[in-house]
Amino acid sequence: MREALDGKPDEPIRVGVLGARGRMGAEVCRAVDGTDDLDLVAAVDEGDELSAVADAGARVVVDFTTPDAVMDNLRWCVDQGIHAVVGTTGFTGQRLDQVRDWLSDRPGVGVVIAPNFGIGAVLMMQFAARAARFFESVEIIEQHHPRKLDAPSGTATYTARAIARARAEAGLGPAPDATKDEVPGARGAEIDGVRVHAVRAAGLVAHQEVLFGTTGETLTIRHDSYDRVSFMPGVLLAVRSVVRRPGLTVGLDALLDDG
Ligand SMILES: NC(=O)c1ccc[n+]([C@@H]2O[C@H](COP(=O)([O-])OP(=O)(O)OC[C@H]3O[C@@H](n4cnc5c(N)ncnc54)[C@H](O)[C@@H]3O)[C@@H](O)[C@H]2O)c1
Ligand SMILES: O=C(O)C1=N[C@H](C(=O)O)CCC1
Repeated sequence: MREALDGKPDEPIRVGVLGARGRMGAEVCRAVDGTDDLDLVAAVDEGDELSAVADAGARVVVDFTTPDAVMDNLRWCVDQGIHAVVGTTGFTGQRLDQVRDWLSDRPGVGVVIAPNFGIGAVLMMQFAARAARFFESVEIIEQHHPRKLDAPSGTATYTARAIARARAEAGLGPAPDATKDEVPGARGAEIDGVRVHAVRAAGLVAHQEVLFGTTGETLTIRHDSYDRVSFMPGVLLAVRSVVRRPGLTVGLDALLDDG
């Protein structure tokens, strides 16, 4: 137990994990167990009762489930007044607005939703947004393990939107491209005007390249997660931060800037 500034010991934060038997959920359980300021009090997976989390007195829930399950879980957490850290993907603008709406009735509750908890991945996205205005061409290539359910990845979608915003602010038009798709999909998907290519292969974990081009030069910004432990410092930072961060926080950027 750590000591607060007033000399009294801080109570550990009681944490419940949803998706606890999954690849990420299991890693989060291990990471929380390995700290002395967080207590793992509930580990819930499909088929278990969510009420176990409230019964155990969890103050923060960490959700790594599926895009189909996450909204119901989040609604339940907000209704219960439990803070939430969400790594599950599938968050459209509409979904984020829905969460903001729920939170408006629960002013003390915090929710952090991040498409990628890897510190290197957060920096990769920031660097890409910074580079965006200097290059006429940009394409994103995301690469993941073949058991991933969604494409493109949440990280690629988030990156594409940030790049598109930066390009629009700089007054850049569409990237030059005279190619006609001979086979539908050959040029990838398009998110806010940015081409995104999703690769799935055994042996991969989570990887992304952002390729920029302009006259006579290219710039490649790349991040690789080789192991899911890479996400844990970001998840633990979010768990510790969310209790003093009411409302919705999207992405880890603000949390890293806090300290
Ligand atoms: N934000 C990040 O840094 C990050 C990193 C890795 C994965 N992800 C995302 O996290 C999610 C999970 O990824 P994964 O690789 O761990 O998947 P996974 O399939 O290994 O795990 C998901 C788990 O959720 C469980 N589940 C499904 N519905 C549930 C429900 N209603 N309540 C409780 N548990 C439920 C499943 O049984 C499974 O055990 C995906 O959306 C993935 O894209 C995000
Ligand atoms: O393994 C996954 O699934 C991952 N999903 C996230 C995404 O969609 O961006 C982050 C990286 C791992």
